[in-house]
Amino acid sequence: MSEFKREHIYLKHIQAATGRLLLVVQLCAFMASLSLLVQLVAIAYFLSALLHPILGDADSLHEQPLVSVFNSNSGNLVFAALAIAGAALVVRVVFQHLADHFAARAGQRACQQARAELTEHWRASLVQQAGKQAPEQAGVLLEPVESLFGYIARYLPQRSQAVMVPAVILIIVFSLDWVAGLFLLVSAPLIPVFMALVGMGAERLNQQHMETLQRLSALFIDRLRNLSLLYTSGRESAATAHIAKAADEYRRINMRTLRVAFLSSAVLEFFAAVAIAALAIYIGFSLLGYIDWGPSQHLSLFSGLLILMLAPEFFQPLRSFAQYYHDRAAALGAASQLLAAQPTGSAPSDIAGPVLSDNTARAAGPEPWLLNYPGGTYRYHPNEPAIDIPAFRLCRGDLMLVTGPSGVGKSTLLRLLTHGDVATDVHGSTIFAPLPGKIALQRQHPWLFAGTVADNLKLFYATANANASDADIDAVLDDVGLTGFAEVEVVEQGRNISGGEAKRIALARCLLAPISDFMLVLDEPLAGLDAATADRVLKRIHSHHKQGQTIVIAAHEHGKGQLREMATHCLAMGITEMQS
Ligand SMILES: Nc1ncnc2c1ncn2[C@@H]1O[C@H](COP(=O)(O)OP(=O)(O)OP(=O)(O)O)[C@@H](O)[C@H]1O
Repeated sequence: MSEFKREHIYLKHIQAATGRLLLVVQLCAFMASLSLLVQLVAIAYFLSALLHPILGDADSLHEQPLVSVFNSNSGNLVFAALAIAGAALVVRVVFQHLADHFAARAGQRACQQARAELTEHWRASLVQQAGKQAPEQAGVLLEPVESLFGYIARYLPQRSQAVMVPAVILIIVFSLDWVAGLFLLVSAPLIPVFMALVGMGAERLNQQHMETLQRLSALFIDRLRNLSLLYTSGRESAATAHIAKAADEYRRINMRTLRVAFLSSAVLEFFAAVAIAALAIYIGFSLLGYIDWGPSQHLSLFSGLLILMLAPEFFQPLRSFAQYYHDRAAALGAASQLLAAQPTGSAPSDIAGPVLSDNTARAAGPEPWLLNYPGGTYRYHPNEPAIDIPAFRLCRGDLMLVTGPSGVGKSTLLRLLTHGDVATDVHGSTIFAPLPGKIALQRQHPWLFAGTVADNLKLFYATANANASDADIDAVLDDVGLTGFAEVEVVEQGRNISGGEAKRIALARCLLAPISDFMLVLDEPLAGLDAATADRVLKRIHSHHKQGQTIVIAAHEHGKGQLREMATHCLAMGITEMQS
C-alpha cells in the first residue's frame, strides 16, 4: 500500500471517530451562510429603495424575479427589509456559533482518538518500543496530533461550504443577470487550480517541518539529560552550538512553510479581487447605460447592488477553503508521523481491529498446530550469513525449548515467532508467519519506563496485567528473586537498576500475563539467576505449562537439563533435525 494511501485511510479513520458531529457542523455552517444571503438580499432591497428617489432612475424594482418577493417598495416593506436583515444577522450569529462550537468538539474528539490509539498501541507493544527515544515518542503525541484538529474542525467543514455556498450564490446571480453569473463561473476555478498547485509543495514542506521539530525536541532533551556529562567534559559550548544549529534549521523550514502559505493566499486574494473589480465595472457601466446588450439593459439598482454584495461572498468560502487547505497538508504530514510511530503490524488496515490483530486473527485456525515450519534459512541482510532454522511444529500447550551455541540464531527465531518476516524455507522464499494469538515476549534487552516496579509489571499489552492484584505482583516478584521490589522506583529505561534486575522484571511481567490468553516466549529466562531463584522460575514455568499455556524458551547450556525434562520437544539450532 502506498504511503499516500495509508495516510488518507488513517485520516478517514480518525474522521469516523467524530461520528455525526461533522454533519451537524456542516449543516449549521450552511444555515449561517443562508442567513447571510437573506441578510444581503434585505440590505440590497433597503439600499435600493433608499437610493432610488435620490438617483431618480426609472428602473422598476419589480423587473427581477427576486424583487417580486417584496412586492412593493412601500415604507412598510422597507422597514420589513430592515427587520429581516436584523433577524437574519441574529440567526447567522447563532448558527455560526453552533458551527464553531461543534467543529471544536469534533476536532478535540479526533485528537483524543488519535492519542488514545497511539498510547494503546504503545501499551500493547512495550517490547517493540524498546530502544526508541522517549522524547521523540512524547513529541508525536503533541504536535502531529494537534495538526489533526485543523483538518477536522476547519478543513472538512469548509470543503462542503466551498461547494454549496458558491453554488447557491451562482443560482441567485444567474437569475438576476447571466453575464454577471458567467463572470463568477469563469473566475471560480482559478482558485482551486492554484490551491492544488500550491498544496503539492506545501504537503512536502509540512512533512519536513514535522520531522525537523521531532529531531529538535529529541536533541534538546538528550542534551538536557546529559548536562552534567557535557559540563564535566567541557563540551557545553559545542552542545549549545549544536542546538543552535538545529534550531536554525527548524526556523528555516518553518519560514519556508510560512512563505508558501502567505504567497499562495496573496495570489488567491489577487485573483478574487480582480474578478470582483471586473464585475463592479460591468455593473457600474450597465447602470450608467454604457453597456446596452444582453441582460445589462434590464439590470436594476437592486439587482446590481445585490450582485455586488454577493460577489465577495461567492469567493469567501473558496478563499477560506484555500486557507484551510494547509490544514490538510499538515494533517497528511502528521498522519505519516503517527503511522510511523505505531509499532509494526498496526497499519491502518487493522487500526479498527484488536491491538494484536495480526496474530489474533489466525488464532482460531482449523490446523492442529499453531505453526508448522518445514525448515529453511533466514538472513537479516542479503550479504550476511544465513541463519539455519530446523523444521519444527508447535502445537497448543507445547513447551518448546530452543537451544544452541551463542550467535546461532535463537533470539532471531523468537523474533520470527513473534513478528514474522520473509524467510527462505524448503519451498523457496516465503513469509514466516508469527504465532497466532497474543504473545508475552521476554527479550534480552527489556524496556522499562519511569514508575514503580509494580507499574512496570501492570502496564503490559493494553489490559493484560492492568488488574493484577498486589498479591499477584508480590508472588511473581518473589519467584524471580525480587522480593519487596514492588514499590521500588525505576527511572526512564531502567537506568537505576542492574541489567539482571531489569531482565527479571521483564520476566515477571510476562509470567503475570493471563495464562489463558497469552503464549509465553522467553529468551534466556534463567540467565543470571542464582540456583534457588532459577529453581523457583522453573517451578513457575512448569505450573504455567501444566495449566495449558503454550511456551517457547530459548536457552543456553545453563539450566537446560531441567528445562529439557519439562519440554515437550527441543529444537537444537545448528543441527538440522528435529528432536523430541
Ligand atoms: N538486528 C540484527 N541485524 C543483523 N544481524 C543480526 C541482528 N540480530 C542478530 N543478528 C545476527 O544474527 C546472528 C544470530 O543472532 P541471535 O541473537 O539470534 O543469536 P543467539 O543464538 O540468540 O545468541 P545468544 O545466545 O548469544 O543470545 C548473529 O550472528 C547476530 O550477529
